[in-house]
Amino acid sequence: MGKTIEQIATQRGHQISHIIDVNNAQDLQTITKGDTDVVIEFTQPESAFENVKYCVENQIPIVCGTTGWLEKRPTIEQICQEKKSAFFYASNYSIGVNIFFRINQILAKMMNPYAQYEVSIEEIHHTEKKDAPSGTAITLAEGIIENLERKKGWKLAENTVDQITITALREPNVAGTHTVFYESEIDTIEIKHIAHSRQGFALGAVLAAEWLKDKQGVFGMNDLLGF
Ligand SMILES: NC(=O)C1=CN([C@@H]2O[C@H](COP(=O)(O)OP(=O)(O)OC[C@H]3O[C@@H](n4cnc5c(N)ncnc54)[C@H](OP(=O)(O)O)[C@@H]3O)[C@@H](O)[C@H]2O)C=CC1
Ligand SMILES: O=C(O)C1=N[C@H](C(=O)O)C[C@H](O)C1
Repeated sequence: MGKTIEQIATQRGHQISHIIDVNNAQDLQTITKGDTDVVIEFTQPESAFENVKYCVENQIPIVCGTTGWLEKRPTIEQICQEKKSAFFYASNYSIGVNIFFRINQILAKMMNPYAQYEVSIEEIHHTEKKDAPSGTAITLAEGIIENLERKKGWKLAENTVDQITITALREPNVAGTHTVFYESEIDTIEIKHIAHSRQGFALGAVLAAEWLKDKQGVFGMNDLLGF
């Protein structure tokens, strides 16, 4: 993601002030509010919290796309509000997926009277992906839980009556495919989003950074897209 974001940001006329990876991770702490407009953070679950925390504590606007660390998100949001910083998070920055999230919520609400349909989610990603299920699959599950009364949670395993099963598959060179199934004995309804490359994720993150630059608060894709 770092390389694709660099390419798109440069094409859009931005200057990259720092490139930080695992070999120079400590250099994040040399970034100050004055020398960088926005930090874009796509790393790994083990490092995202500390990276985001440094930025919100030091009032450096930050756009984060790292998945798999969100149990600590409330702490970040609290620091962000206390310090009057700017924090933008999305499990998926692609515009298409954010439209898909909305369709998923509407479909879940429609399925309330039809208990004969069992809902499940499948995500497929490249074999290098470190977390499972994907952040996008979790957002889809949350969208169903908020709207479909018979489901109270999700799990990465077999269906139980009130949990949504998420199946995570890993295959070479898959940018990200997410499917929501409603299956009955009679038929199956499915909605699917297929990312053909990582361009959509990277472009969305750069658009979020442009949008966030002079703002304060906690934001997500619904704020950027006006959904
Ligand atoms: N929200 C969204 O739209 C999307 C989110 N993602 C998420 O983004 C994350 C990154 O994905 P991806 O780019 O494929 O992963 P990669 O493993 O390809 O890249 C991660 C990068 O983070 C660097 N890194 C690792 N640890 C640290 C650290 N402690 N400090 C600074 N840099 C570090 C790595 O450095 P090095 O190269 O030296 O190892 C590498 O450059 C994942 O959580 C993924 O799920 C991915 C796509 C879209
Ligand atoms: O790791 C990835 O590649 C992706 N991660 C995000 C996720 O976990 O949902 C977004 C996208 O699916 C690609």
